[in-house]
Amino acid sequence: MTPRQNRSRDRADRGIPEATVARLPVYLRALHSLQERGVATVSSEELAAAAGVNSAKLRKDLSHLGSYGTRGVGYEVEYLVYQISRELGLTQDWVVAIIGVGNLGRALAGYGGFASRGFRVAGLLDADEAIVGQEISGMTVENVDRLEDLIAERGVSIAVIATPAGAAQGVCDRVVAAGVTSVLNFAPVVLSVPDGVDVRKVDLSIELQILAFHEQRKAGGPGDYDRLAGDGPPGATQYVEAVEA
Ligand SMILES: NC(=O)c1ccc[n+]([C@@H]2O[C@H](COP(=O)([O-])OP(=O)(O)OC[C@H]3O[C@@H](n4cnc5c(N)ncnc54)[C@H](O)[C@@H]3O)[C@@H](O)[C@H]2O)c1
Repeated sequence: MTPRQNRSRDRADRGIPEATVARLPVYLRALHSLQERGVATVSSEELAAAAGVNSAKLRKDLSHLGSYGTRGVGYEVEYLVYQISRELGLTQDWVVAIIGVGNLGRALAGYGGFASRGFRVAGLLDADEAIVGQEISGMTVENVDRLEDLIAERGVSIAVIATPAGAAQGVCDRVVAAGVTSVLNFAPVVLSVPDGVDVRKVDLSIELQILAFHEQRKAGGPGDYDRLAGDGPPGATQYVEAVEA
């Protein structure tokens, strides 16, 4: 069993809910920024505010890690960083390969935040002969034909897919067949994977659409339509008038 499988099993055994796991990176980010400011201890209220959750939820989440803080003092920042990092498997280096080195792949390859969080980009692969051989962020782009060999040679455990949508499933099938069980997919397509493979999808346009929904609500859009007195498309001004009336 790989260390990764071991850890997932530990987590399942201790029953940490997935929603808690999803919030741990948010706490970690807040804790890192406290560390940068030289803060040694933090109350649950302060940390909850920095992470944008309520403090009862934060205390419950951290209790799953066996971290309860000290009454009147709060949590020791450095130790909590260690505990969360350990839980997330960030105390060891994870080897990442980026497949598709176009606009997005290049930006990801040059992102310093991976290395500082324990993710080492060990391979950049592309199918375009004009890109293969280029130096990007100190690495040479390799031909995607080498995908399986590179995964085995460098111990890649996370594949980042930044190819066009049409190529993503084929690339995914290959990385999974080569033994990778974690995929971060940027392509706008839903990937099918066998059980035991985790896929996280990043879609900035979905985030923008969610923001657009909230903007519309703030402006008194369709969600508040019933409350509007006037005719025509709802807008911020109409909403204010309707509320004041
Ligand atoms: N998730 C997001 O928020 C987000 C944001 C921007 C772009 N995207 C998506 O990310 C992907 C990349 O976007 P981009 O702007 O970098 O595109 P791009 O065209 O600049 O780059 C894609 C790269 O993939 C390579 N490629 C094509 N087929 C391949 C294969 N089989 N194996 C390896 N490499 C292959 C191409 O040669 C090219 O270099 C697209 O699917 C795009 O829709 C997602």
